[in-house]
Amino acid sequence: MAAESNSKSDILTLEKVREALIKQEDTIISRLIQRANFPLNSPAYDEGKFPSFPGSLLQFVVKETEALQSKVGRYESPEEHPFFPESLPPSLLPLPANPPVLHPAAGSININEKIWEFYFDELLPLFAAPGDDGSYASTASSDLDCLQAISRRIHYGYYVAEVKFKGSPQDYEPAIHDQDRDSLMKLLTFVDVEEMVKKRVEKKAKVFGQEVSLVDNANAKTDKHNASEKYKVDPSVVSRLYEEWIMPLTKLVQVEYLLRRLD
Ligand SMILES: C=C(O[C@@H]1C=C(C(=O)O)C=C[C@H]1O)C(=O)O
Repeated sequence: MAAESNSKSDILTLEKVREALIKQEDTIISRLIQRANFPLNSPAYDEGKFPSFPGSLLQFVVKETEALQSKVGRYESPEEHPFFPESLPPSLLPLPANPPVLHPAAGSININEKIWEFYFDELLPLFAAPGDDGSYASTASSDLDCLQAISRRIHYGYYVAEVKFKGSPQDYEPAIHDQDRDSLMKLLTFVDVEEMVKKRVEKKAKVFGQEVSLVDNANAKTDKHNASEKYKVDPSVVSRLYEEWIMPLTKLVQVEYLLRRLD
C-alpha cells in the first residue's frame, strides 16, 4: 500500500509523486462510477433507521471496516487515515522496518472530517441519482471506497510537500519560520499543473464512463440526443471534484505539513 513511502525514500521525486497522483485518479473515477450504479439510497444514512445499529448503517459499515483494516495495518501508512479514529484496535502486524520518509508532523494532520462533509453534503447528490433500491450495504461499502480513495489522494499532499521542500529548502524555510500560510500556498501552487489535472480527469471520466455497445453507432445516437447522460458519471462533476475539493484540500495538507516541517 505505501510502496511509494518506504524503500524508495531516497528516490522520491516530484515526478514520481505526480505519477502516483495520476494513478490515483483512475481509482477515484472508477469508484465514483461504481457508486453511481446505486441510487442515493438515503435510508443508509439515517441515524436510528435500523435499531440494530447505534448510528446509521453507513457509520456502522465504516467503523467495523476500519477496525478490521486497522488490525491488518492500513493506518500504519502515513497517507491512510480513518474516518472514525476513536478507539480503533492496533495493528497486529510488525511495524515496517524502513526509515520514515516524512516528518512526524504528518501523523497529526487528518482532514477527513472535511472530506466526509463535502462528500455527503455536496458531491454525492451531484452524481448519485435520486431513489432507493434497498441495497444499503453495497451502497455504504461503495461510499467508503470513494471516501478512502479521495482521502488517500488528499493526504498524499505530505509527499508532495516533502519533495517540494527538499527541492528548495531556501525558498520554504523563511515562510515556515514566519508561519506564513499565504506565502507557502503561493510557493507550492502550480496553476498550469492544476489545469492539466482538471482536463485529464474530465477526459478519463469520459473514457472510463462510456457505455460500451456492440452496435457501432450507438454512442453517436446518444451523443446527439442525450449528451449529458451519456456517461456513467458526468465528467464535469469529476473535474469540479478536483477543482473545488481535491486540489484545494491537497494544498491545505501541504501547507499544514510545511508549517510543522521544521519543528
Ligand atoms: C500536487 C501538486 O501541488 C499542487 C496541487 C495540485 C494537485 O492537488 O493536483 C496540483 C498542482 C499544485 O498546485 C503538484 O504540484 O503536483
